[in-house]
Amino acid sequence: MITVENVSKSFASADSRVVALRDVNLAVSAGSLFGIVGPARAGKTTLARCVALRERPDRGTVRYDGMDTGRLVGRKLWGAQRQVAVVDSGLRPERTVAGNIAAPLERMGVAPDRRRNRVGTLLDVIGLSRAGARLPSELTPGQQRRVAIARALATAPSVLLADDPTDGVAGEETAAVLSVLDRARAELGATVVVTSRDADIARRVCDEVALLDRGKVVESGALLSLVGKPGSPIAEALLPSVDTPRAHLSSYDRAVDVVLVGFAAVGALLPEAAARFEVDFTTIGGGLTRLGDTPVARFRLGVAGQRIDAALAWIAERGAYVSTPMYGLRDVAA
Ligand SMILES: Nc1ncnc2c1ncn2[C@@H]1O[C@H](COP(=O)(O)OP(=O)(O)OP(=O)(O)O)[C@@H](O)[C@H]1O
Repeated sequence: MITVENVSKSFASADSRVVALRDVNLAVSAGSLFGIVGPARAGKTTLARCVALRERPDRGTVRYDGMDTGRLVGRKLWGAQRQVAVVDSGLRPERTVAGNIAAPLERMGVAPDRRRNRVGTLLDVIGLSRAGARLPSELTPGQQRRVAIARALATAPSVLLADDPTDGVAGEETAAVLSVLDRARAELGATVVVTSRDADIARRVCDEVALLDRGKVVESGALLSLVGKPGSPIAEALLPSVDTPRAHLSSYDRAVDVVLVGFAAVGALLPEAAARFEVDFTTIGGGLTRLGDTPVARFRLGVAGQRIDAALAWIAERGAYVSTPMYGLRDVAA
């Protein structure tokens, strides 16, 4: 577990100081794929570099499993930094794909047969098993980025930092890059920290996320729990919109917003509640998406029937998040 406690960081600029991080707190679970998202200059890179021990905070503490990394110096600091690999996109053009991935292992003096095995495993993880002998210039930008990630993973770091991993990668290639990060976490056991301006990256691969704005954490936590929080800016950005004109609500006894997480909930909960409590659910807005592999639905529903409260309590007991839209029927009637 990595914890960031009250971290602030500023930089000197031409005539003043730029505050990059203000009193940031967050927790990155071991083995998670953690997304730091937010607009330009929000402080994402600075925060990621503090987490990766590449930048020292002005104030506050970054802990690795409880250990205050700010107290580390010399060999101990270097040892901790070595546990964290930062993806560097610049490949050596004269070396083959396999040679690029093997370079950190060569520097560490790893024996040739062990090197070959490790490179073979990593080529498989990045889906380029047959490209080991090619030169970087023969690859697409997305493939090159996958090689850069493999090189960062070569020495089996416990934490991998990918700063804006899909920058410069064509849309159709982003899925393959993100899938490598996902495999680094799932198969190699690394804790992966990614930054991006594109919150959609969080929807596609992250388990945990922090939304930064102007150096502050707006919201952070496990994605699947944030999506059920009414008013969550992350849920707002990632779930299907439920915006509907007020007038659409007036023909129902009640309007509710419902978030359903997981195959069972998305597929069966509403029809079962409708049958059991003899209520009608009509979808007024929203839809279905996926968070990683998990289907998640957010619907604005018009509900009609005698036993609405019992039906809504029943689906809430089964894990659905039920909330009342900002405007309800009473507003419409008023
Ligand atoms: N080494 C530095 N020297 C001076 N200012 C810096 C430095 N690093 C970051 N900053 C400033 O700190 C603020 C936060 O920058 P940072 O790169 O962390 O944001 P970001 O969210 O990653 O932005 P982007 O999405 O544009 O890359 C910006 O105003 C930036 O100009």
